[in-house]
Amino acid sequence: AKPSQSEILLEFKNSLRNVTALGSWNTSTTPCGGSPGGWVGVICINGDVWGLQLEGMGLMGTIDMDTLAKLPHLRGISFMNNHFDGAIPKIKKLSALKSVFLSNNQFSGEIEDDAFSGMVSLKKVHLAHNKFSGGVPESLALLPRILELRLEGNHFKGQIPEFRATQLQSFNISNNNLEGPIPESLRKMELTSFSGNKNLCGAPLGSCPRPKKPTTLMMVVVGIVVALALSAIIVAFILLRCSKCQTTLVQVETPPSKVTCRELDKVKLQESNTESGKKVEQGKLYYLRNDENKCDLKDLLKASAEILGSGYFGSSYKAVLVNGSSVVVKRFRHMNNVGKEEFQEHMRRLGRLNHPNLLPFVAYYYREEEKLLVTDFIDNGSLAIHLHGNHARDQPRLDWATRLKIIKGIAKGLAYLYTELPTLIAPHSHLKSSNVLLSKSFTPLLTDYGLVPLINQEIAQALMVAYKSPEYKQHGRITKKTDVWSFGTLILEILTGKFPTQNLQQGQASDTDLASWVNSVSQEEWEDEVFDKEMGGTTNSKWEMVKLLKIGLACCEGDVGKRWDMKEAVEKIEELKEKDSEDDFYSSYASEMESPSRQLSDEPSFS
Ligand SMILES: Nc1ncnc2c1ncn2[C@@H]1O[C@H](COP(=O)(O)OP(=O)(O)OP(=O)(O)O)[C@@H](O)[C@H]1O
Repeated sequence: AKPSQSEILLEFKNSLRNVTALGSWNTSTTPCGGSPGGWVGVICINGDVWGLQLEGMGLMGTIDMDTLAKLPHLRGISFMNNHFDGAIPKIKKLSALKSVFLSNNQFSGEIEDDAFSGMVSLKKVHLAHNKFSGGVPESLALLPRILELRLEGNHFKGQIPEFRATQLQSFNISNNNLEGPIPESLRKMELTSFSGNKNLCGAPLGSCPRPKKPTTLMMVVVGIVVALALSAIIVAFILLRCSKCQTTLVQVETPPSKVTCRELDKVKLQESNTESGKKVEQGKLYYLRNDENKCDLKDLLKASAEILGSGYFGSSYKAVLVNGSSVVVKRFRHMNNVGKEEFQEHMRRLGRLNHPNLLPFVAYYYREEEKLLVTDFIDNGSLAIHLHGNHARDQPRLDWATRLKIIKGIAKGLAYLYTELPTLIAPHSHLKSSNVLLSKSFTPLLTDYGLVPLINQEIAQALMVAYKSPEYKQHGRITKKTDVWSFGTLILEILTGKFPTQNLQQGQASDTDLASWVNSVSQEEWEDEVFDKEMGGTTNSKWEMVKLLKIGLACCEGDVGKRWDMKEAVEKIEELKEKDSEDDFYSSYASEMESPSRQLSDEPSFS
């Protein structure tokens, strides 16, 4: 006789170790329900086991694929944030899987090239933050329906294969040891998807070293690169009409080019009914600001749109409204941490915030499975683009005065968040250069702030910047100083022009952070080695730069007890001189030699 689902899962449990969290897996109940309820982490549809979501349970041992293969309806497995090690399980034995989440374990070794062959339904593969080595398996690049691929934080080496699928929405391969040119199919991805790979090159990173050839040939090559970039932009425009069309594009064979809100909901209802058999709630757009032209926003979902990039939490799109203004719509896929009431209450709270250095939330769209947040589009782009993006010759890099203005603005925005959101331990939680937008006059505008209570916890822990602070890595702790650590890293990024997780020195471990690198260079060499040359600045301003670098380091102090709090960091930044006169130079010089600024030079970590 065929084994029951219960027998199969108990056999599977036998191959695991440290299974305390699976106490409910026993014969007194059935996996899919009954009294007092189903088994923890088992997702069922109509009584069939459809998914296993065993995350953050301290599990170890073997993931027995042969046993799982006996569950005919299994479509998704997640073992994220556990302690599994050794080789990757034989995923393709479950050939009907749609999603595989193995991030944040200690899996290691090479993955065979054909490890994902024949998995035609596979849409989401997360293998991030393990110890995988060897090449990126070719079969991953050939998956016909892949939408999300997360490989960051491993030891993958060699070149990235060319990807077949064009609909990839979320891709990250940062912090590996990859080299060579970024394949054409991935060039539209965010710069941060590739950072921390010392030898990768080509768009969106810097250009690849060109062989020394006569100038005329070089000009031809440049021409081709420009043509390719232009065609990539045109293709992106054609393919990605709007956030909703994107969903439709993926889900139905012949998408309408524009969908109205009502049609959209119909499409989504149908999808959800077929996927889960559950009745889902109709989505709705809620406005957070009274001054908005609501009629225009109502047209949002039928506006044509262009993808700005795919981040950790979803994709962002720029949509042009009927009145000609542009907004950004960010799709969040992992925002089910709280119920609807609580979600709306929190969004209203964020909507009430008002500060010149915060980008306001304009509206949000709520459905159980998906949330959209709407903000104004900021033309001048993000700080990340200005610091690390490819620059036109006539567009100079940020100079010192501008960088100081940006840091002062960020400090003010953070101080405001700390005052207005006192119940949040880390009021921003996701501070990084792509979440700082710059107005035309280079006033910084913080975005993606205050969202941590809404984000699913395991996702927040895996992906949010705050959770990567030393205290989180070592002790799983988030403190009031966690945002300070991110701010410190951002200050160092702005002053050095270096991406925080970039391999900075040959032979150093890939997780060397920016602060450790700056600390490893003696202060006499800071001017030559550490400061971004593009920042310019006079001898006078160098003193202020040194002070600011020390502030950045004080914010990046690994020991939370010794790290400054946000108030102290903001006060020290406010003291920095923006003007560059001789008087300032001498007063600056004097204060560097005397108290109170002496505290800075006396900090042990600076010596
Ligand atoms: N309102 C906006 N105006 C202009 N550009 C924006 C706006 N919001 C986001 N962007 C840019 O769009 C790109 C994608 O943003 P998104 O927030 O989706 O990802 P991210 O910031 O890279 O990562 P994460 O998902 O972790 O926040 C980034 O380059 C970001 O700077």
